[in-house]
Amino acid sequence: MSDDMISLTDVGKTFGHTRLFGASTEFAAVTDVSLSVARGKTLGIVGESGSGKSTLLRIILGLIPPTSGSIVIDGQDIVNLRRRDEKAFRRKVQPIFQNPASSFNPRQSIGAILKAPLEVHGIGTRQSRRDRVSEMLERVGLPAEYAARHPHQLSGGQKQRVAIARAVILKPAVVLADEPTSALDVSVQAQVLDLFRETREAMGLTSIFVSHNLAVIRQVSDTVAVMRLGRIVEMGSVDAIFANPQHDYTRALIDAVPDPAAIMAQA
Ligand SMILES: Nc1ncnc2c1ncn2[C@@H]1O[C@H](COP(=O)(O)OP(=O)(O)OP(=O)(O)O)[C@@H](O)[C@H]1O
Repeated sequence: MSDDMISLTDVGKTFGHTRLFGASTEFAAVTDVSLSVARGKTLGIVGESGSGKSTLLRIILGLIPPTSGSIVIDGQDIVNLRRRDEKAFRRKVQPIFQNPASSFNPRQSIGAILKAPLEVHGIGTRQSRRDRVSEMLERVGLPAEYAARHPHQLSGGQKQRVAIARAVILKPAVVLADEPTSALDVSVQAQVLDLFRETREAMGLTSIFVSHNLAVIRQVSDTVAVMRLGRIVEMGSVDAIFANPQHDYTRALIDAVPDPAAIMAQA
């Protein structure tokens, strides 16, 4: 068994843009990306808006096909996934997005939202599903009674806790998070990042965490990939990147990170 849970080789994605008067051009959102994430580790992908982070994550989630390259997750080629393997893949690899409210049905209770993945995958009995929902709510620091509430009755931070619970309720191997805390206040953001780290450690998850904020990436990652204009310009351990950035762009990102003492004062 390979030590790597996730392995990408020369992944590229071009989008066709149709311009005024019908002329079309191709735009490379992701170019020649190769990276790997060891089992149980977290890779942070940082880069400014438009650098291709979300596109890359959506490719790894199997939501959009790459134009080129290969992606192997837990030994399985996911670009050419056979139909019968798709359901198992969906169970193994779970997303957490920036705005959980947009993926929650406002008419459903939190309990129903959390139970849905178990039902879709035919896991457990009614009672055991209910127990698992209570267990997950407690794991993310919410009282079990919150199962009866609806999304609009929860704060942004609480909704993001529910999103984490929903992502891990199927006991996935991989969690892919796209800016999960960027819509939250700084103090709430710190709590949710702590929860993300604890959950990942407790469940032995492998993860990729995408953010434009290097301070956030530093809190949750083992290794960091810096993306610019669709390419990875630098990759290494968190300590190495911060202590000895090689690329001007990485240096600029580090210079833009506020002083942690100032963040604490704000929080
Ligand atoms: N479906 C699409 N069709 C055409 N172009 C797209 C599509 N999706 C993304 N792009 C383009 O690809 C580039 C990378 O976008 P992407 O969303 O991956 O960047 P990002 O780093 O995640 O930025 P942000 O943090 O703002 O989400 C952008 O220029 C975007 O306009």
